[in-house]
Amino acid sequence: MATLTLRDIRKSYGGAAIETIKGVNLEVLDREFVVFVGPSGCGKSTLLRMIAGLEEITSGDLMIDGRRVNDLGPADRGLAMVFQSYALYPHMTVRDNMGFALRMARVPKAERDRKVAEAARILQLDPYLDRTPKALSGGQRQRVAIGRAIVRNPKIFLFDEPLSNLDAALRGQMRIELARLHEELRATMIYVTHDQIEAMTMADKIVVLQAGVVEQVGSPLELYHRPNNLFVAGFIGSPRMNFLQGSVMGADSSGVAVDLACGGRIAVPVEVGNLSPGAPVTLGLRPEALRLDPAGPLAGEVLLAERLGGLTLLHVRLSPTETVIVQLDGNDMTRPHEAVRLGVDPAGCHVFGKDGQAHAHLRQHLLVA
Ligand SMILES: Nc1ncnc2c1ncn2[C@@H]1O[C@H](COP(=O)(O)OP(=O)(O)OP(=O)(O)O)[C@@H](O)[C@H]1O
Repeated sequence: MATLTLRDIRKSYGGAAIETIKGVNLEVLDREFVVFVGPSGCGKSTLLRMIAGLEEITSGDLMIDGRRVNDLGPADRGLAMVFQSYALYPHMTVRDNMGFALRMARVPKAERDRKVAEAARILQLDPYLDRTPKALSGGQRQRVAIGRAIVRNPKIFLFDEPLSNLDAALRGQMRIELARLHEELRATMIYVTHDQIEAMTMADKIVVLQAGVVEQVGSPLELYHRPNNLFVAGFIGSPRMNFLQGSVMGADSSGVAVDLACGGRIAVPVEVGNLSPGAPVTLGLRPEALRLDPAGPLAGEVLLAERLGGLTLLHVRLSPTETVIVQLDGNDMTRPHEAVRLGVDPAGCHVFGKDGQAHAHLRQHLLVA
């Protein structure tokens, strides 16, 4: 059992007036896989390091299993952290690297060996136990670093961008391994990354951070289908959401009709809120919500067709300043310079007010539990 609660956690460095973490509230449930994601400098590593006890908490409460742990040292919090730089001892074997913390804690050899053997089994490291780190690949080294955490049997695992030194193929493979590890260990895990694909594929719960503030917390599909604001909408999803400027033509209980600056009118079934005719809005369109349709409301010229095999991404210029990406299946043969019209699926459209906040969809059938 391991739950974690953050209550109004704040951080400023060196008594500076500028806060790096500006009041974070969060509940992490037992056995949950929570991913902190956000652009470089948003404060995700700082937050993780405060949880680990490596960074002092300026104010707020950090609770583990209901107990305030702000003043406990890292070793007394029942956590284990895995870093981006594997930080292995180069002259020690894999077996000794994994057992090192236990040896320091004077755990008897038989128990140490049993724990190392169990971690090696889980991580499929058995064939490498007698090698030193320099005779391992990057992925194997990262598995040893994870093994060092596993043997300590922590209540909570903390991962700080553990895959960012690996190439794309290996990252994909390690994502699957970490998800499997989470299943097998049934542990609470907190994982930091700037890569929204890692967040989407591994998380039970994603925490999107920007400039020290939590922008939204939710499951991957919740964030994808119901982003709270422009930042989350643009950050989650690849290729990213298209944004078009427009103004409200009409608004009633069925939704909002938007006149776009690039030409065309689109009705979206969202709550009207404070929008009245003439109000400036941003329309967000997921690439898969657009399709080629001779009767569609948007008109433009194809700039580029990215053919990825199974799918094709068409870059379509709608006006001198606005281009959208349209996701089509791989059989599409549209060529650059063609004039096209685009149809729109309102379920993949979002309306953001001048303040950047999303207007909630009226039809909440959207794929989200
Ligand atoms: N020791 C420090 N003293 C002063 N400012 C710091 C210190 N450590 C971090 N910061 C600042 O705090 C902010 C958050 O840094 P942090 O490393 O947590 O960001 P991050 O989201 O993890 O970024 P990245 O993905 O680049 O690692 C940054 O603006 C950084 O410059």
